[in-house]
Amino acid sequence: MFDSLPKPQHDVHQTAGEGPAGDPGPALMSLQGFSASINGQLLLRDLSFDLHQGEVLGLIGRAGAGKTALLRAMCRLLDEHRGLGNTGHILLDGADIYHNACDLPTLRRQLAFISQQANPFPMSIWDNIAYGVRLNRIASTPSQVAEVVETVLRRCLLWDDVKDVLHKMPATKLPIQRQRLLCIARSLAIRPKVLLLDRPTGSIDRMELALLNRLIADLKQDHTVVLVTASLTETAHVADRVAYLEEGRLVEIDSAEMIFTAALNQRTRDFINSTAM
Ligand SMILES: Nc1ncnc2c1ncn2[C@@H]1O[C@H](COP(=O)(O)OP(=O)(O)OP(=O)(O)O)[C@@H](O)[C@H]1O
Repeated sequence: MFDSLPKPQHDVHQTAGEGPAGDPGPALMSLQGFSASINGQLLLRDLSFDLHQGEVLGLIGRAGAGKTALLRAMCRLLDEHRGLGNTGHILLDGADIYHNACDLPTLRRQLAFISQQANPFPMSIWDNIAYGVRLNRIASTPSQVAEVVETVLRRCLLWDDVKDVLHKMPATKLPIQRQRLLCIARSLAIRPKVLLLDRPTGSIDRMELALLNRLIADLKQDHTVVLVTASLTETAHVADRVAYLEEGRLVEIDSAEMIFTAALNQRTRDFINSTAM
């Protein structure tokens, strides 16, 4: 798609990097000294870490630490802001997504950002999914399109609730939590390599937590996920690895177990201890 870059060494912030099975394999994405600012204000500072195929990476940190900014940087949605400045690299399959030759529409099919603000298209539930499926030539015949629509709605635990109103109900009339799930289903339908989920269940209650756990466990089978959740409990339940951010910097990245029970960095431990789980 675009030129490859040589891979420099990791910086000192990275304390571990194993994937879910213990063997990280080659990095699917790699941040290499990546910094980003908007109108001179630094949002992300010198970030370096790898993201491995099939892992769920949770991002944690205080309000304003840069979690959403990082998700948006990883799919070049920060470009929507005027005054963006960035240095360093973010590689996907070894190619720099900030290189001039990067084709943004192609990139956005591979890296799906799902915002905490549900944003379904003002059309039927069916069309919300079928539109991207046809546009991206995921399926062409009506029966193939129908199969994709049903599959992704089932995966997102929506099928039973919406199957009778697929063509009748505008997606914007769904309850907000279901709108969020529909947006995940819409993204899944175009088969991205990485899902970047920003608080997918919003403010969490017990039922939504169970639902999120089921959904992420299912998505892990064939997707790589970077996740910001509304609570540390959620992150601890679903993440393989966790990265703690502070003022746009990566303080520590390690297995979820290490981060939540024996973080190496005192600042990470202070954050975990100060946050109710
Ligand atoms: N469009 C923007 N222009 C300038 N600064 C921004 C912009 N968007 C975010 N910021 C700043 O970037 C920093 C990181 O914000 P971000 O939303 O990524 O944090 P966060 O960790 O997701 O926080 P929260 O948990 O509160 O959502 C904050 O200081 C924020 O004020």
